Amino acid sequence: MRVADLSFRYGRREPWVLAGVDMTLGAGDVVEIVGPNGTGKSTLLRLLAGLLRPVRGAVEDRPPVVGYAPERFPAAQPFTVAGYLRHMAAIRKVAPGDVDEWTDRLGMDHLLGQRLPDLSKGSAHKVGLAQALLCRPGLLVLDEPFAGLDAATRAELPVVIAEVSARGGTVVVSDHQGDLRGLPGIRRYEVADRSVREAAAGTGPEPERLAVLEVDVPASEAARLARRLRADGYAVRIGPAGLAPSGPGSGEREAPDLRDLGASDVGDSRVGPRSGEAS
Ligand SMILES: Nc1ncnc2c1ncn2[C@@H]1O[C@H](COP(=O)(O)OP(=O)(O)OP(=O)(O)O)[C@@H](O)[C@H]1O
Repeated sequence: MRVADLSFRYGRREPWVLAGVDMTLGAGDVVEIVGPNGTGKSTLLRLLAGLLRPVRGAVEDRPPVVGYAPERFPAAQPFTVAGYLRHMAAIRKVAPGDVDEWTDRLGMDHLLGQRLPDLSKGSAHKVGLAQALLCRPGLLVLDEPFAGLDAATRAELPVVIAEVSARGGTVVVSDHQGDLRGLPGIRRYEVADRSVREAAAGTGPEPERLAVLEVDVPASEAARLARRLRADGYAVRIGPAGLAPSGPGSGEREAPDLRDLGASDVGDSRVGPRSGEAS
C-alpha cells in the first residue's frame, strides 16, 4: 500500500492539515503514528482507512478488507452490544460465531446485553475494537486503541496486532501511551508541520541492558504466556520447570511434556533476552 503525494484539508478555507505525504506500508508491517496533539494523526488514519478522501494525491493498493477503530466509538446508536456486533458481522459477511471469539478475547462477554448508549467509555471503546477485528482485516487501523482499556485487554491487544501482522495484514496504530514500543520490527512515522516522516530504524532511546528472568508457570498456561511476552518484544524459550538455582520447591516438580506446552523452541529452559547476552 502506498501514500503518494497526499495533501488534505477539511475545507477550501481551512488550513492544510497534511501536505505532500509519501508513505509505503508493506504486508505484515506494524506502523506506529506519533506526533503532538492536533498535528493530524487521526486525520492521517482516516485517510489510510479510506474514510476521508485526499484533496490531492492518492492512497494506492489499499487492501480490500479494512478494519478501523476510531479514537471515540460513536455509542449513540439504537443497538445492544450483541445486536450491533451481529449487525456488523452480517455487513462484513462474517459468520456470527466469529463475534464470540472477539467478545471473549476482549473481555466483553458481560456487556453483550447492554445498550450501546449506556456503555462506559472503556466498554464502548472495546466495541469499536471488536467490530474492527471481526472482519479479519488486510489493513487494520487503530486510533489510540489502548486509551481507557483495562489491564487484561491492554495485554491482549499487542498479541492480536502481532497475529494480524503474522498473517500478512498491515497494522497502523496511533499510540500515545507507547504500549507497542517493544513490538519487534515496528516502524514509526512522525506527523509534524503537515508532513509525515519515518523515524530511522535504530533511533529512539538506547537499548537497556538485558537480564534473564526465570518464571515457573503452570504447564497449561505456558504457550499462552509465551505468546504474550513475545508480542511484547521479549525473547522467550520454554522448558521444564525446576531449574531455578534456589527457592522453595524448585527442582521438586515433575517436568511437563514439552509437546504439551506447545513449545516450538524447547531445549533451553530460560525466559530471557533477545540476544542471549545475559547480565
Ligand atoms: N472534522 C473536522 N473538521 C475540521 N477540522 C478538523 C476536523 N477534524 C480535525 N480537524 C482539525 O485537523 C487538525 C488535525 O486534527 P487531528 O484530530 O487529525 O489531530 P491528532 O494529531 O489526531 O490530534 P490528537 O493527538 O489530539 O488526537 C486539527 O487542527 C483539528 O482541529
